[in-house]
Amino acid sequence: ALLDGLAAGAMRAGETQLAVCVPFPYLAQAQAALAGTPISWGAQDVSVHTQGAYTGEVAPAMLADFGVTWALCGHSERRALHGESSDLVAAKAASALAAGLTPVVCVGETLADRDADQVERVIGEQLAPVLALGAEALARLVIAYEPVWAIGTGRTATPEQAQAVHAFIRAALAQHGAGQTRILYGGSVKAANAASLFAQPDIDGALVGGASLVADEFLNIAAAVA
Ligand SMILES: O=C(CO)COP(=O)(O)O
Repeated sequence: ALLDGLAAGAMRAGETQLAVCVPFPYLAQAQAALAGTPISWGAQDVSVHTQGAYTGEVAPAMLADFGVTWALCGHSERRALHGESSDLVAAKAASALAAGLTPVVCVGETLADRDADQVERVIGEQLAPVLALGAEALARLVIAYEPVWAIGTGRTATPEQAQAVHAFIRAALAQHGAGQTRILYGGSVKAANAASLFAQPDIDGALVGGASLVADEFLNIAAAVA
């Protein structure tokens, strides 16, 4: 019902590029519902291994078989609950790129990091192996800044807080020849706060969790992109 609702309302997003990233078992369903619409679909993770015997892993070429064009890499829940290191996350991004997918590489600090004034150090460390992939890779991937304390908490970063980190990420990307790389903000984005976030110069879009589970709300967020 959610996919059908998105497909039916896709034109409301205007020129905004819209994608949904679903758990692996729903990829075929996403493909069936969204093929031929302006909405693309992606996975929430991808294997670092492009091929080989890695039972339980989902290789990027398998995702491509289902028309997938996006793969989240290093969502904070993968980092925190599944022990994914920043090196592994960057390697997953490289794996996705090698199969022609667009990785959405997630970075973000915890509340403890923020309270200790460690935001730039933490984001810098998470970004470093991604930046090392080089300008060509960086131009093809997307970064999502998702402060852990804002995910699923209803506590959105203020537009100014988000912009400050986005500007830091932008500068790091620019130093590596990729100043145009898209940087999304994620963390309690909803239709009511989307426009003020999108008004910031270095916020290029959003990675939406809870609010994406209501088609109308998700489409209203998309429509708020200037
Ligand atoms: O983690 C997120 C998207 O990946 C953000 O989730 P919420 O929008 O529910 O805070």
